[in-house]
Amino acid sequence: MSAFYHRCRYLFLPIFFTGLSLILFQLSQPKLQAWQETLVELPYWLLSIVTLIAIQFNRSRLAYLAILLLAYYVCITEPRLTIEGLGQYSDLLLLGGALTITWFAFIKDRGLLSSHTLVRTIGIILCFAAAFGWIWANSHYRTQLDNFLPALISHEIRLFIPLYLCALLVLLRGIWSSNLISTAILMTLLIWGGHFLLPNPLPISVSMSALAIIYLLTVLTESYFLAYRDELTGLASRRALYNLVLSLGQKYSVAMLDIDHFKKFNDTYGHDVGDQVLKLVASKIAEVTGGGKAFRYGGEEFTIVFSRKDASSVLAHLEGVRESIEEYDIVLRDEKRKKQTKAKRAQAQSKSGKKTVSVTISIGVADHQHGENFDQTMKNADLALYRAKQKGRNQICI
Ligand SMILES: Nc1nc2c(ncn2[C@@H]2O[C@H](COP(=O)(O)OP(=O)(O)OP(=O)(O)O)[C@@H](O)[C@H]2O)c(=O)[nH]1
Repeated sequence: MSAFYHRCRYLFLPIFFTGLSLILFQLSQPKLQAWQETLVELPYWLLSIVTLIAIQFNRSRLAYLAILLLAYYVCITEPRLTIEGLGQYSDLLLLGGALTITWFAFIKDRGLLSSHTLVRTIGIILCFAAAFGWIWANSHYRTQLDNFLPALISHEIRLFIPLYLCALLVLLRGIWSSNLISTAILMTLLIWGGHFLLPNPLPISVSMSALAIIYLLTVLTESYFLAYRDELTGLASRRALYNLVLSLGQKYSVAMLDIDHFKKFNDTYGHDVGDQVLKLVASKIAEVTGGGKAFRYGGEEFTIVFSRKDASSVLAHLEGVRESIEEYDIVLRDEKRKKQTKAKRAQAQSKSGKKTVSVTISIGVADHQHGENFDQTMKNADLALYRAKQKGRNQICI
């Protein structure tokens, strides 16, 4: 369920909101006539700004796409070059663009001006060359293909086969990687295809502005996550904790949580298994009830902050976290498993049974006292944690 929720957040929700905004825009178009001139200017500004920001944040794929879209927009808004005026070239642009966007979905972000620039430029040229080859082959062998293939697969359908494949590939990539950049690339492809194929398309100025805004939000949100999320566990980071401190009132309590004997665990099972366990423990800590906000403080230490609650009133919620971790049988992923076939995996599992481990945590909790700063309260929670360790671990001390 949580994996589905994760995918919804990063893939389906942005697509849903973009689609909804574009439909709403379409409906309110008559009222926006007065803004026509501004709307036409908007993509120049937005795409240029987003290019600079994407370069600054090392999101080179979005920077490249923004530059290509800007170049296209400059050409298409030339009075002599309307989409109708593109004539035979519109298929080439559609397919070449779709192949380029798809290629961008599968490569990594690299510096915009680096040794990769040449590879990217050649890649874009090859995408357009492939599109040209496809269109040429389809028209050159049209009669043969018409005779050979069922009537159902008409010339138009054949021509756009690469587009359908691109859409499928980029969609699968988006589902698989489940991050905002993949979603932004998928939306670029949808809007690009829609611009050429839909009978009543949105004005190009609107779709280009929409894409620029999507890129901008993507870059900013990704950067926010980089700064405030812990990469391994996905929990909020220590930096986010100190951000929250700024908004805390006088009444709050802080809990410090630490995995017991984690060094021994690492020594027995290895650092990779240790990482797996950290992630799973973090997922249990994130489920804390009572309004607690969970953070990875560092290493195998976590912090939970309960705003407007004193220590005695949060004990039951912390006990819930401690118990859920104690009772959690963590199934270890066998690294060799990936290389085995499904049948072999099933056989190995039934022979050996699943390999499970369990860990416990100790917790120290302290109230914020009048006149104390956050660090002093944290220190008191740390001292309480030390007492919990001294008393034999797997317990809470106040
Ligand atoms: N796998 C993994 N281990 C980590 C990570 N961060 C810290 N550790 C390990 O966590 C261990 C912490 O050990 P100690 O602070 O000595 O404490 P402990 O073994 O948990 O013992 P007690 O806290 O006294 O119960 C060290 O071995 C660190 O290498 C991480 O991100 N991944």
